[in-house]
Amino acid sequence: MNSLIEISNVSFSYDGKINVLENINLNIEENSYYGIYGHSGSGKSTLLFLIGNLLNPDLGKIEYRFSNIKKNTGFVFQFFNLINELTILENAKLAQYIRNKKENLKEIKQFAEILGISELLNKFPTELSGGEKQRASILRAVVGNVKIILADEPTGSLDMKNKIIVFKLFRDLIKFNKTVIVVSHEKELMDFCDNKILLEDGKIKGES
Ligand SMILES: Nc1ncnc2c1ncn2[C@@H]1O[C@H](COP(=O)(O)OP(=O)(O)OP(=O)(O)O)[C@@H](O)[C@H]1O
Repeated sequence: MNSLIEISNVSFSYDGKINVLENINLNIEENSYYGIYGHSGSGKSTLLFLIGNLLNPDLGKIEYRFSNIKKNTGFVFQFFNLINELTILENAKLAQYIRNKKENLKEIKQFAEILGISELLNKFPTELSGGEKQRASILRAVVGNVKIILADEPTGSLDMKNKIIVFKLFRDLIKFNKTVIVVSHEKELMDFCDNKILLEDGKIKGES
């Protein structure tokens, strides 16, 4: 499989004193499903933000095998971050517009069907359950022909049934030429991922 992102000897500190991440080496491959897990404060979100180019390493480097990281990256957050004044369809169209300056209704309908929310496209986020909202925010993250989905504790506010639905849906996205990296403190959910990365005190303690 082709390498998509190569992380070499990366260290990061918020305050210039204490390293939150230390000497991280990781190769992210195309069309793969990664789970990053570890205790609270181990550096999971920080690593995700570095991968998504929202933060820059203090030491080491992150090399991307594609151009325009921002346009090719969709984020999913614990609390959805949908725009409540827009319908789910409008949220998705806006994401496409921001990424590519154009709408693609066919793409939205295709992923809405995979995510099981075709019937919800004309609803507003406030009319949806938590599980439905998260599937809508995955729709918003995936449209616009992105390469990578970065999900930070996407199931933190969902019940177990919906946690499993979301983790299984990420797997379905891989078939559409997407790479998914999901952060969670829930080790048991990592079994849905193909590659598990354990972070402890800012260091990779295991990969499987
Ligand atoms: N913006 C920030 N400024 C300063 N310190 C921060 C900032 N964000 C995180 N930290 C610190 O960096 C460390 C790692 O935080 P991070 O959020 O990456 O961990 P995490 O594993 O995702 O934790 P959680 O599971 O609780 O979300 C923690 O000690 C945290 O307090």
